[in-house]
Amino acid sequence: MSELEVKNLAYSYKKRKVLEDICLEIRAGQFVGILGPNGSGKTTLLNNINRWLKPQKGIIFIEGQNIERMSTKVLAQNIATVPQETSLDLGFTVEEIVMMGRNPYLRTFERENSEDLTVVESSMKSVGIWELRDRLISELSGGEKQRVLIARALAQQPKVLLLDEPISHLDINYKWEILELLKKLSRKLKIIVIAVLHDINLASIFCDKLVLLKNGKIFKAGSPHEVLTEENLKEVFNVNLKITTGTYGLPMIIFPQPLEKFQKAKQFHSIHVICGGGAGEKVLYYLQRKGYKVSTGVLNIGDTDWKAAKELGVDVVEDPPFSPISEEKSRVNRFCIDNSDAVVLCNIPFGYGNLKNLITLKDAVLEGNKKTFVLEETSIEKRDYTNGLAKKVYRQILTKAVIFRSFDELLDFF
Ligand SMILES: Nc1ncnc2c1ncn2[C@@H]1O[C@H](COP(=O)(O)OP(=O)(O)OP(=O)(O)O)[C@@H](O)[C@H]1O
Repeated sequence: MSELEVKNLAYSYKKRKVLEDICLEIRAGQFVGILGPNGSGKTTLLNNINRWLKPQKGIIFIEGQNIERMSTKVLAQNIATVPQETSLDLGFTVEEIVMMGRNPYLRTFERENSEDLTVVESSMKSVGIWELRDRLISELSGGEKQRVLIARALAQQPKVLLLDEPISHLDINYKWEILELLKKLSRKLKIIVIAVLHDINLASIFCDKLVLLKNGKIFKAGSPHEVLTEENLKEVFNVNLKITTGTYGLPMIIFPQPLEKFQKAKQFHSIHVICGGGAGEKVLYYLQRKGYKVSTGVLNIGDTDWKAAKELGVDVVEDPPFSPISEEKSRVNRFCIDNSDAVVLCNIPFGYGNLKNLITLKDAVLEGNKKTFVLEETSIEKRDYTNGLAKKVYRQILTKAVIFRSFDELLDFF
């Protein structure tokens, strides 16, 4: 099984440190996406792996062999690169270009033999360009050219295929086609495919593993679920993005609805707050003081937020202390939600005891057109004590909600 290992890689362009402490282990057959902001070091990383650049520190192994010790030919039999920009000689046919991939196997002035022809043919067939073999490269569309470059790289019969932004100039149709093709190739030929990608949603769909770079370091590496969290993306790209579970059960970015789409907060009269354990104290206090008619629930009698609500004179739907939320009180809570102009869900932890509050809100949000605001100061993963049940329901609520990342954002709005 071919394996790639990058150990403690560091690279600087003269004095400019660009990569630091890069460690990666990739198994044969894996399709890996490298993500990160402009200038974070993605291309530099690829160019260290294929030895176009020489790292100041670190070692790269393919199947346990240090690539530094490989001859240029052996290296080219192990790693093939589809670069970001290539000036292809427009006078060549598709077959001639793909045949160039056989150079690492030919001796000087040696002509290609029947094995080379077979490899070239199967490379062209596997990317679906066999019918184009006699066409001039200059006559091809962007997607077809990209396939030719991939076929040329495959003709090298590499163990590792590197691609720098292979889909950035393609339309959505070709993007999909090329990524599907790369995924199939990684599986069928058991090669490692590493691609620099900018489209996070497509990376989530097609890649087995993602490596998220920030300022030349690996910020997070793992499955799309592990890497594509709102927190990670906020930290690395400095944008507030909303992640939802897409059709494929994979994390997908959806762009948050702008607040302007909602009624002005001042037009709300009544607000129902879902809180507990002290997470809602400040929210209840602030909304009440601003003159909104505030209700809250379901809360257990004696809970910190229950006490705050009572002191403030807020209407509370309550259940006995330390008991799970009852069906009866959930129905009352639903009534309060339906009869208020908006709902605020506070940054609370969820256990089996209060999960019903979340489900009631989800039903109200999905069935009605309730204006819903979610205060999310920490990710749901860190607050979910229900083996993922709460997270699932919470994500459904988010599809229709406006998120505030801090209490200050909530204050600005209401
Ligand atoms: N030849 C070079 N000489 C000096 N600095 C360079 C050179 N090439 C790249 N850099 C710098 O190294 C850093 C990383 O560049 P790199 O191209 O690896 O980033 P990237 O993540 O691929 O960016 P992009 O998404 O814009 O393609 C950048 O700050 C860039 O300006």
